[in-house]
Amino acid sequence: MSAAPVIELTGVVTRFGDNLVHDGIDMAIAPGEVVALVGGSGSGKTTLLRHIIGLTRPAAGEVRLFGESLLSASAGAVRALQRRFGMLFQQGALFSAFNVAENIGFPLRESGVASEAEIRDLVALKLAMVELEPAHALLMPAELSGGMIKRVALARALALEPELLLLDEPTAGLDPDRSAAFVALIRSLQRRLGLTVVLVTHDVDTLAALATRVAVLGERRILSYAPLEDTLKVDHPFIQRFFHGEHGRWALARSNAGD
Ligand SMILES: Nc1ncnc2c1ncn2[C@@H]1O[C@H](COP(=O)(O)OP(=O)(O)OP(=O)(O)O)[C@@H](O)[C@H]1O
Repeated sequence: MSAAPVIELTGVVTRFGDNLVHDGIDMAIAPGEVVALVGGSGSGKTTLLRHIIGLTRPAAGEVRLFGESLLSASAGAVRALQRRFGMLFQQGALFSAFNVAENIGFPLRESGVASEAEIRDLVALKLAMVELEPAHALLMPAELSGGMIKRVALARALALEPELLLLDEPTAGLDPDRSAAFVALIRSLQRRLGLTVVLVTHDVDTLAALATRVAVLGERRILSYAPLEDTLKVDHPFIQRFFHGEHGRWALARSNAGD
C-alpha cells in the first residue's frame, strides 16, 4: 500500500463548547478504498465527514485531502480540491425549487466548466448512470420517492466526475429492496469509476456489501480500523453489539451466503 492517501487525518480534535467529540483521530484512506464509518449516535461520524470536506474546522490536528492541507490551502486550491470530491448528504439535500435536471446540473453551472449544451448532455449521462429515466429530468424533488431522491443526489455528487465520494447514511429511510438496489448501484459505480468512498452507515447490510475497511468511532477516538472480518473479532462492547446483535448477525449471514 504505497499509494499516497486520498484522506489523511492526524490528531484531529473536535470540540463544540464543552462537548469534546473527537480527541485525537488518526486515519489514512488509500485510493480505491471503501471505508465505512460506524459508531453510536453522537459519536461524531457526520462531523468527521464535514472535517474531511472542509465544512467544519477541527479544534486541533490536521486534515489532508489529496495530500493538501485544507486548513492552509489558498482559496484557489480549496476550489480545485472541491471539484475532486462529491458528497451525498443524509436527506439528499436537493434544492426544492429546482427540478431534477437543474439539481444535477448545479455543480456544473457553479463551476463554470461547461456550456449549457454540454450541461444538458452531462445531466442526461448522469441520470442514466444512476438508472433514472430521461423523463425524470423535469420532475421536482417533491414529486420523487425516497429512492429517487437518493439517486438524484448521487448523480449531483458525481456531476464533476470526482475521485472521492462521501456518503452520509446512503440507505437510511429506504425499504430493504430499494436499499439493496442502491447499494448495488454504488458498488458498480465505485468499481467502474475507480472511486474512493467514505460512507457513514448504521446498516450492517450496506457495510458488508461495500466496505473494504471499517472504522469504528467511539470514546472520542477510532476504536478499530480494519477489514470487516478483523473488526468482528474486536472485543469491545459497542462492536460486539453492533455486529453480533440480531440484525448484524442476519446481515452477516446473508453476506457470507454470497448475497
Ligand atoms: N454545529 C454543531 N454545533 C454544536 N454541536 C454539534 C454541531 N455538530 C455536531 N455537534 C455535536 O457533535 C456530536 C457529534 O455529532 P455528529 O452529528 O457528528 O454525530 P453522528 O455520529 O453523526 O451522530 P448520528 O449517528 O446520530 O447522526 C453530537 O454531540 C452533536 O450534538
